[in-house]
Order: sequence, then C-alpha cells, then structure tokens
Amino acid sequence: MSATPAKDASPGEADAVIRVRNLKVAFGEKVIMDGLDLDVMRGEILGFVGGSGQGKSVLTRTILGLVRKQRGTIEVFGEDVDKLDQRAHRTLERRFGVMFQHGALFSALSVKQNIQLPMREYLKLSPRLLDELAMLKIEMVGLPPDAADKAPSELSGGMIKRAALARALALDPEIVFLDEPTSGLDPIGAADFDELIMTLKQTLGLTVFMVTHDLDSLFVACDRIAALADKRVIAVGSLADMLASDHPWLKAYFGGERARARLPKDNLRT
Ligand SMILES: Nc1ncnc2c1ncn2[C@@H]1O[C@H](COP(=O)(O)OP(=O)(O)OP(=O)(O)O)[C@@H](O)[C@H]1O
Repeated sequence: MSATPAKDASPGEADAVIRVRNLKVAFGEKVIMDGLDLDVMRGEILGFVGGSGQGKSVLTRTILGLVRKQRGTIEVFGEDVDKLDQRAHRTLERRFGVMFQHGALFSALSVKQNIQLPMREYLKLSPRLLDELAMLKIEMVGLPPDAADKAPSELSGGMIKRAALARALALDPEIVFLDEPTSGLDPIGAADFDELIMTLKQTLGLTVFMVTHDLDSLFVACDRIAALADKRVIAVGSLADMLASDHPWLKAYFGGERARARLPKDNLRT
C-alpha cells in the first residue's frame, strides 16, 4: 500500500490541527492583529506569549468563533471554519475544550454540576451516567471525590483551576485552550498544574493551546512557543529559537533577569 502524503501538504502542514493565515481582527478603528499566521500541531503543548493587551485572548476567542475576523482563514482539523454549516460548527465545538482565565465556574453550581453543563448541552445522558462521567473527570484532574458537591467558593485557587480543567475536558475534546492556567497559583501549585497538563497530553493525546505569562510553564511544559507582537506572530519554535531572536520584545522577555534565572545555562547567550 502506498503512503503518499496528501497533495500539496508538507509534512508539517499535514499535522496542523489549527491553521491560521493572514488573520486580521479589529474592534472599530482599533486593529488588534493583522497578517497573523499560526499553526498548532497535533499533540503539542503550544505556549502562546505576548505583552499584556496584545491580543492573546482575542486570538483564542477568534479561533473559537466568539470574535469576528475582518480577514484571513482559520482551518481546524483541515476544515475552513467559514465553510462549515451550523451542524458542522456544533460538531467542531465538541472537539474543543476551553478553560478561561480565572476558571469562570458558575458560582451557584457545584463542581459536579459545572462539569456536567457541557455534557447536558451536547449529549443526551441519563442522570446516573452524567454523575459517573463527572466523577471520572474529577479523578482525572486530581481532585478528591468530595470536591464534587462543593461550591467553587469552597475550593482553593488550585482546586478551582482543576475543576475548570475538568469542565474543559467534559466532552473528551481533542484540543484544549487554556488561558493563563497557572496565574494566581503559588510555584508548587503551578508546577503541579503543569505536570497535570503534561500527563493529560501524554495519556489522552491532547493538543494544548496555552496562553501564559508563566516562564516555568514555558520552559517545562511547552513543546513550542509562539510569540505575539506587532499584531502578528513574530516567532515560533523552541525556547532556543526564542532566545536566538533579535526582536526587541523577545529579547526583553527572555533576556530579563527573571527568565535568565530559570534558563538552563547552555541556553543563555552571552
Ligand atoms: N470586545 C472587545 N471590544 C473592544 N476591544 C476589545 C474587546 N476585546 C478585547 N479588546 C481589546 O483588544 C486588546 C487585546 O486584548 P486581549 O485580552 O486579547 O489581550 P491579552 O494579550 O490577552 O492581554 P493580557 O495578557 O493582559 O490578558 C486589548 O486592547 C483589549 O482592550
């Protein structure tokens, strides 16, 4: 049997589960991104960095279809999202899991009910199965079983993040979007969370798009890093690629004292 790759797909492009080309997004006169290209590869943890207010969350929301773009194409799993009908869109939504900044759990619902929300929206399951699945997700993210019936206000910051992650995993997504998942956690909690993401990537084969300011997460958990500045992705690649860049923002970000303190010595440029 021949294993000829698909026509006009280079090996790299064939593995891109998200492919953004020439994207422009603006709010009125204010242009947030213009000419932005980005590939997210199957099975990777991509760390997405950029200065505050540069448009990291807007890009996430645009890929998710929550913000309108002015120009450009977004392909997910090889399909142009503009060409999908409503039904195909809904099918696509189920393949995404999203963890918004600060968790965004519903305060009036228990952890279990929060996790069950997407299941109720997309699946027709018996109450018993809903409970079993929610308990499975709770275990998967390392929460104790008794967290299920607690309100978000009864949880620690780290537990809230885990509960939000459990909700993002509710529909067994293939791609998970995480918006600053370790913000507000102490270094041990943040390291534990990174460990959890890496384990889930390995065991579930997840692709992870992670907006982060956390240098430790970038160094430890991310397979590749993409950097946003000047309204587009200015660099994408390994940590070494970031360090080799002459772009002023990257030099300031990765060359600063905080970054240098974390970097393995052989990555440092003199
Ligand atoms: N709905 C909106 N209407 C108008 N402007 C918006 C809207 N959403 C975001 N913006 C603007 O877009 C810019 C990018 O915002 P975004 O939240 O994506 O930044 P960010 O890179 O995620 O920042 P941070 O790291 O601080 O979270 C900001 O100037 C913000 O004010």
